[in-house]
Amino acid sequence: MPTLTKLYNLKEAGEHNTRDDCWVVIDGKVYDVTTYLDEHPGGDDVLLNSTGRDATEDFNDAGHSRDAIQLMQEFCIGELDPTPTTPETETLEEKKTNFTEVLMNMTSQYWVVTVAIVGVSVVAGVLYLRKK
Ligand code: HEM
Repeated sequence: MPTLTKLYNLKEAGEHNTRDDCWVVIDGKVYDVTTYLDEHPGGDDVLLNSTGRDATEDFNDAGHSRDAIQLMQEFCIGELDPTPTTPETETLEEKKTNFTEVLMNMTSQYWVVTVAIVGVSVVAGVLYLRKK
């Protein structure tokens, strides 16, 4: 049976950055370490400073023991959502529409230029003929 894993993005996880509500993201997983802040041998400040970003490197640099890695599973509340949070998901259809719009705009602009050139030429021609 598939397990339901709660997904959080980095921004959501980063909103939990206080003593009363502290989440850290390590190796693609999200940990609620609020109850562990006072017991953490590395201090509560390092955990609080690790919020709002991927703390994997800091966690690894601290050289945590196997026991620590086992213990942290108790605090796991979900996983990091791999989907980007920025709305960079323009579909091919939208891209095509945008391209068509740009083309239409350019065409209408060139129409104006063509009409202006023809208009100026006609006026110049009429003036020239009148002089003669
Ligand atoms: C769920 C997350 C975490 C758990 C369960 C945890 C647990 C532990 C434990 C049990 C130790 C004692 C040494 C050991 O057994 O390895 C420790 C030490 C330490 N931890 Fe964490 N830790 C967590 C996250 C972090 C994070 C995100 C940092 C960020 C830098 C960090 C920094 C440190 C440091 C610097 C020490 C060394 C303290 C010393 O030896 O003086 N820990 N941690």
